Amino acid sequence: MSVQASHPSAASWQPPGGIVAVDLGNTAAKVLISDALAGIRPFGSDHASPLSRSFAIDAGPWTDEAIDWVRQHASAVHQWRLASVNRGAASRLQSDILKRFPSADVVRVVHDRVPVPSDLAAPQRIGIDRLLCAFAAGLADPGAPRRATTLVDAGSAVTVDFLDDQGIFRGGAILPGLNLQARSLATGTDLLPQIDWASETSLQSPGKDTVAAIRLGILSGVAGAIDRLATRYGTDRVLITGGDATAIAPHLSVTHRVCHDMVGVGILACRCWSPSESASGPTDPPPDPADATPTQRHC
Ligand SMILES: Nc1ncnc2c1ncn2[C@@H]1O[C@H](COP(=O)(O)OP(=O)(O)OP(=O)(O)O)[C@@H](O)[C@H]1O
Ligand SMILES: CC(C)(CO)[C@@H](O)C(=O)NCCC(=O)O
Ligand SMILES: [K+]
Repeated sequence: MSVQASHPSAASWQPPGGIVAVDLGNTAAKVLISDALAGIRPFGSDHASPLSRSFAIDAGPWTDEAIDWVRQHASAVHQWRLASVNRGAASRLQSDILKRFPSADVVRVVHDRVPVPSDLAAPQRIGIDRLLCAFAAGLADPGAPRRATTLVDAGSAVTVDFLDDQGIFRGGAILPGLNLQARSLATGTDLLPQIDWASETSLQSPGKDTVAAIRLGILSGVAGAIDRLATRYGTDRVLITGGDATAIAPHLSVTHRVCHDMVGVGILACRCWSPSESASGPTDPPPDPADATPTQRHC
């Protein structure tokens, strides 16, 4: 492990100005405007209202919608930071930003920029979203940047990761998310319907009809896995984020906290880039952060 753990501290951290963080997953692109976090504590109760929005990655013009939304809500954009586990979506967004704003500063958040050490077999292969969540965990409690934590990111996939009390990422578990599980039941069987998670929030136990039984089965499976893994990891803090965090949280037995936009906040908290760096990421060796003088690029 050559990287030193240097998780940001909630006591001193201020978001950089004029940055747009984009967390590109397999289902949605989550866009967070840094200025919206100025003066509020990430993941505190006031974080419920930051300027962030989720855009479904589908066949529609989601990149234009996301860019338009940023133009409407950000007074000045100095840099777009794209962190992605979806290569096609990231390339498309990057090229659409540059088509509309040829001088925009668009950078990719790559592993080298996120100083979270790990003991994984192949650290470069881990999803950047998992690493960014771990990095952002340092901001969850003032005065306690390093605390053994179970990190849950509930999206297309649900990841349940273990960050130890030295800030080292120890690995984790990956399971299919709520929608993927529901879709696999609907497409893999004759009689099971596609369920709609949004239509119903309460859970019937035992389920008295097919839809109630599917909902109970999937939610119990995911919540049960999180409870079991948090106990197995032996952490005293469980943080949950992602598009399905609020759907899953009420069904957890373990004490937990919903933290919105953990990946986006992680993107804002990681090291600044110098404007000369290319969109494909830093070259070797990485520049000294003291040299980074952001240019004023407006879009
Ligand atoms: N605007 C939206 N578009 C799509 N999904 C949304 C939206 N708002 C909430 N959701 C919910 O969020 C879930 C996707 O979560 P999230 O965006 O965190 O996943 P993801 O980051 O794309 O997944 P992964 O990182 O695992 O590939 C969907 O399954 C859906 O239930
Ligand atoms: C597991 C997901 C899909 C969660 O978004 C993502 O982090 C990913 O594609 N990861 C790559 C493999 C890994 O993290 O081990
Ligand atoms: K994610």
